[in-house]
Amino acid sequence: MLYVKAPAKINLTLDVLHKRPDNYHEIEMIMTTVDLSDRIGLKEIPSGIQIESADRFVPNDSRNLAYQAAQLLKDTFHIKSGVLISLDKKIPVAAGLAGGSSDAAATLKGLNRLWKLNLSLDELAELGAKIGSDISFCVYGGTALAKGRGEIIEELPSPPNCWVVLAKPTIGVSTADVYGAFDVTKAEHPNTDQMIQALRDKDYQSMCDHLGNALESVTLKMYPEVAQIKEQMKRFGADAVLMSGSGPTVFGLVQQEARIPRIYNGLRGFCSEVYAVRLVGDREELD
Ligand SMILES: C[C@@](CO)(OP(=O)(O)O)[C@H](O)COP(=O)(O)OP(=O)(O)OC[C@H]1O[C@@H](n2ccc(N)nc2=O)[C@H](O)[C@@H]1O
Ligand SMILES: Nc1ncnc2c1ncn2[C@@H]1O[C@H](COP(=O)(O)OP(=O)(O)O)[C@@H](O)[C@H]1O
Repeated sequence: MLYVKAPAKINLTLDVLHKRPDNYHEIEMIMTTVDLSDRIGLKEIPSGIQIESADRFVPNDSRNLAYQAAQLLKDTFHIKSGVLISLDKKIPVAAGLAGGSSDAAATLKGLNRLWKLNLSLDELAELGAKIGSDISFCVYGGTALAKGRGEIIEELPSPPNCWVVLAKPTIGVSTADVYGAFDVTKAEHPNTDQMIQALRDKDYQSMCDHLGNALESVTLKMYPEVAQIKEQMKRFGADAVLMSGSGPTVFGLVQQEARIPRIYNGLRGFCSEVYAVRLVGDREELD
């Protein structure tokens, strides 16, 4: 079995510029990898694609993004043999943390080795974009500005080191529904340039000050519990809080490790999925 790590991401910023003729939205967002990962196992089998996962929310057929990644490589490079993909899920599903996209990216990277395809990261990212908008970023990991519908990636400096507390209410959010309800005339736009400057300066306070997500108010309206989690996280001592992606996961940035137990335990009181992890904002730190 070949094992590959599939880490989650958070959005430090997410701006939606306009709706495109192809029904996607033109976006500009800054994503960074966090140390909460699924583990993907890949084993060659005589034919076909099989998915194994103990998580009942994860599809085990062609709806699975890891399945689609394997199918795309098989079709593109005329691979006869098959693969068993086992998914050890740690990233909450439909959470705004790109779990499925990261599984697909890890499958592309793992099968590139298993099937000796010799593809570059750029080539894998381009293939990944055919399956989903977030997969290109997940192929590279680290910290990046994503443009277009999310597939145009420019590497950025890693954020100043800190803790990230993640809290997910017991709802899953459909990304398509959130983009569908988005109204560009009412949108709040984060300042992407200032966030890039904060990363260049390694300025923790400025990074906190410039967190922003144009989709947040849409999801908050659908699910008021997300706003409650934001409030609680701030009250328990996080330096800055934001919803990740289309939600519903809320993350809090925390510089002082001593503050983590209070925030973590406080949130565990009314939120079943809470994690305290580190940022892994540098591509080189990934395996
Ligand atoms: C919101 C974000 C932020 O990182 O992530 P998540 O919340 O899913 O983690 C992404 O933009 C999500 O990317 P991803 O989940 O890969 O989306 P896709 O599968 O490509 O698209 C799902 C649906 O979302 C909408 N969509 C997606 C991307 C985009 N730029 N504009 C859109 O309008 C479309 O309706 C599309 O049919
Ligand atoms: N490998 C996978 N892991 C989790 N969900 C997956 C996977 N493949 C497909 N899905 C489907 O994709 C949807 C979005 O899941 P996920 O990628 O975890 O969320 P998000 O896009 O919000 O970060 C889920 O509802 C699930 O049915």
